[in-house]
Amino acid sequence: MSESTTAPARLLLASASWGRKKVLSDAGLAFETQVSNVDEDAVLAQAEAEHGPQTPAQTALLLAKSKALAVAASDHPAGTLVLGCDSVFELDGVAYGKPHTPEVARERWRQLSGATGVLHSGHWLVDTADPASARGRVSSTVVRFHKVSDAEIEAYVASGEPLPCAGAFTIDGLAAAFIESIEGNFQNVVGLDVSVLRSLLAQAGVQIIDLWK
Ligand SMILES: Nc1nc2c(ncn2[C@H]2C[C@H](O)[C@@H](COP(=O)(O)OP(=O)(O)OP(=O)(O)O)O2)c(=O)[nH]1
Repeated sequence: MSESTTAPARLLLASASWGRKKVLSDAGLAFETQVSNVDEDAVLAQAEAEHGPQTPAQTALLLAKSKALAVAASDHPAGTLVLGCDSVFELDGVAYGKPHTPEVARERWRQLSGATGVLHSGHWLVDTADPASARGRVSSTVVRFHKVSDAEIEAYVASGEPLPCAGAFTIDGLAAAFIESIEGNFQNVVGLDVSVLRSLLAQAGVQIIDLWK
């Protein structure tokens, strides 16, 4: 009987986020990337039409799943595991994504000053050898902000940093100056909780130590 050969695990990050790539790289993981180009608004609109309003955490997991499945649908070498992620910031029960414009970022920071919110990052892992076994988890981190001055808000908005970021802030960038404390995983605020990835890999029969560079 021929020995069954198991292809080595290969991690494919379905994300364009430089922050997520840095988290995986800093955690010593070997990985490749393929952007999903999922239409997040369309995915959300369909989910809400079919299942009603989604909570911020449900939104993050749904979009992470959509990104992972979109990338997993193309051809991949044996052993490929596709990880999709999505981050949503929740403030007073309302979900916020990227501000995109200075006007929205300014308004968002007027709300963030002195406030406490939750950054939810959805994680979805697809084993391309067994897509039906896909699974996911949300990691949530409480973020408390200092009160910030109008001059600080104007300078931060002018930096451009908040515009492409869920919640209009980065914890590992200029906005670090405005964050008083967090409760939960730090990297999760950047967009990827490596301990959640470890758990999802284990469920797929892969040890994270096997992915260390
Ligand atoms: N470096 C850094 N990035 C952050 C932080 N908070 C949010 N972000 C960024 C990471 C993601 O690029 C973006 C969240 O948007 P998404 O989850 O939709 O990911 P994005 O569209 O950037 O890429 P993807 O959809 O995964 O291809 O916000 C932070 O604290 N640090």
